Amino acid sequence: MNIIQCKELSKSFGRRQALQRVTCTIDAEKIIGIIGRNGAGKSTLLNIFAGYLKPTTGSCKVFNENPFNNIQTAANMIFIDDQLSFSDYLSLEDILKMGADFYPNWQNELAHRMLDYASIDLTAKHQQLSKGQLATFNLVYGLVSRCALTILDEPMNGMDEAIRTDFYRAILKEYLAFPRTFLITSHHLQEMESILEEILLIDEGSVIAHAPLDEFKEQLISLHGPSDELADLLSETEVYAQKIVAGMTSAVVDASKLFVSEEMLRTKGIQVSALTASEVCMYLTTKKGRDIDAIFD
Ligand SMILES: Nc1ncnc2c1ncn2[C@@H]1O[C@H](COP(=O)(O)OP(=O)(O)OP(=O)(O)O)[C@@H](O)[C@H]1O
Repeated sequence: MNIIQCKELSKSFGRRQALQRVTCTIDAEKIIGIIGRNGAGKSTLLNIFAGYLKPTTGSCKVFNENPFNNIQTAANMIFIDDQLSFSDYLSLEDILKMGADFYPNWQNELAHRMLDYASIDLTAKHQQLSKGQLATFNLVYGLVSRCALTILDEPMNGMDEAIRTDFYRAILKEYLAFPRTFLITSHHLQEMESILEEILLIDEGSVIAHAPLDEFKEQLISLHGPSDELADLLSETEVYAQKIVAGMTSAVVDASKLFVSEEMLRTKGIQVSALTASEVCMYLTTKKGRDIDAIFD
């Protein structure tokens, strides 16, 4: 069952095109990483899913309805980002009580336990929290609401590494205890990889890949071997990066266009190695010929 369908969805802000003809479906009960470079269009897409923004053209359906300003879809989802704010008059404890009144699956005791673990004082006000504490509180708020669609836009921003590690586990534990759909954006893909089932990669407003994690990682492979043995092979496939040192070539290539078995490669002295999802994202979204050093030459 899918809970989000987008068809030819585009969004412009004046002359700036943030999303271009995005077509995708999001399945229920999956943890999906929405990945892309800065300005790729991730937050814009998530804001459309959450019903805060209207597409310029194309359609978006969430739980089979247009989510824009739709109370029905809003009741089944939660959107957590660093803009989330609450009244200055409320303590964190009051905010939790309000959450309990609003969300039918709310887990108040779990919220208290998680916030106690993170040493966050519930008598404090939301705007008195440090950047990392704020992110932690907001994430806990998102987790304990147990909404069918939980959207987390950069939920770990400002958290230190130890608490980030703990809360990736907390997301996974919560998902296992109460399966629902998580859409998570993060620039820390390497840290998050272990909890993701799928990756949706956005580049310059377009979805350029959407696949289960393993399939996504297998798109590209790294080859290392004698340059003369690799030259012909590289001319037949798409090369994403290449380095030649002392007659040896290292290259990252499109695995689907490489029609040679790993065994054959090994007999030619070519080593094959897998990439991490984070590396695959980087290579798929790096503009060819870009070189930071060239700026300083
Ligand atoms: N309200 C807005 N007005 C004008 N342009 C906007 C607005 N919101 C987003 N944009 C533009 O749309 C593009 C996509 O922005 P978006 O915030 O969706 O990117 P992102 O992938 O979430 O980036 P980041 O990883 O840096 O948060 C950017 O070029 C941005 O400048």
